[in-house]
Amino acid sequence: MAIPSHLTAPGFMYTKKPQNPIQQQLHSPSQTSLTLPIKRVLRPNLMAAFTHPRAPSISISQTFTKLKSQGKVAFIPYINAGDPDLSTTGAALKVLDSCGSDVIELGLPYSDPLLDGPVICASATRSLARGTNFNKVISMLKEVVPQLSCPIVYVRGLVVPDVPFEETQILRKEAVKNNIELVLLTTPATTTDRMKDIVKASEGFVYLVSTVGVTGARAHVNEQVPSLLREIKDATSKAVAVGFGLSKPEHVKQVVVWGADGVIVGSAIVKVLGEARSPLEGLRELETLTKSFKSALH
Ligand SMILES: O=P(O)(O)OC[C@@H](O)[C@@H](O)c1c[nH]c2ccccc12
Repeated sequence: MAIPSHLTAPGFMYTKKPQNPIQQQLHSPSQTSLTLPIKRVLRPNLMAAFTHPRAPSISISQTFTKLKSQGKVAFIPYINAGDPDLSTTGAALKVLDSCGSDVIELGLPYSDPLLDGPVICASATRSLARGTNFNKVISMLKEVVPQLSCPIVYVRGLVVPDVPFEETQILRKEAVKNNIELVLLTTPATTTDRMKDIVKASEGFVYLVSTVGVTGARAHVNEQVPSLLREIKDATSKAVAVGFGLSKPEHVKQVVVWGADGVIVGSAIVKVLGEARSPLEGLRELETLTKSFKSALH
């Protein structure tokens, strides 16, 4: 299937003032070094969420509220920046956007990922080998964000999985100051008391890791997910998105039936994009796959 031609059309001009340093970097061509809201991004998975640049910027949590009021479940694809290259990442963001993604999770490739399985690790290795770094990703986003139309503007959230909950304080303080929502994760191995603390502190949504282990496709969704979802929903009214191991439309459907407010698909998408014979073929497969996940949601 062809990539829609409007995806390559020139973007819109920004009319809003940026609200956080990442946004500032996106707006200011003269700025060469990025003043990050935090000195060091420990596990820099950026949750990048975008909207039409002329529309008011809404946060990730507001996106979930809006979707909930429409009886919809959020589709959250994950891709790795720079695999197979940054211009393909830019094109992939546009494809994901045009296929109706609600939030896009953009991973910054990292040399020592603790939670990533073979597909995402291999993708990060390819990306790093091509010289992807934070500033290059930001330059790409500066160009691409104005061309996107999904409901959230700019880089609005962070998933930093390597930071233990007890040590998220400093990060959270900086994130709050800079209008960035810090999404926290809970897993089947998390005790109920700890889960309660995590969901209380999580912003944007609560990330329910469906299974113990690393990211990557699995044959079935863990049967514990419905009871984990129930426990979390007893503890909070915040939106809960389920990720890890969802690689087929059936998985997505299943998780929706179990009551998730959002579904996150990473490795299955990273695989088609990074392992295709050519970037164009990868983008075409991405479009087909994204549409199949989206239609499974309704
Ligand atoms: O790849 P999967 O199994 O579909 O899972 C989503 C996941 O990739 C994405 O959310 C993610 C990529 N790297 C992470 C590290 C930690 C937590 C989450 C992630």
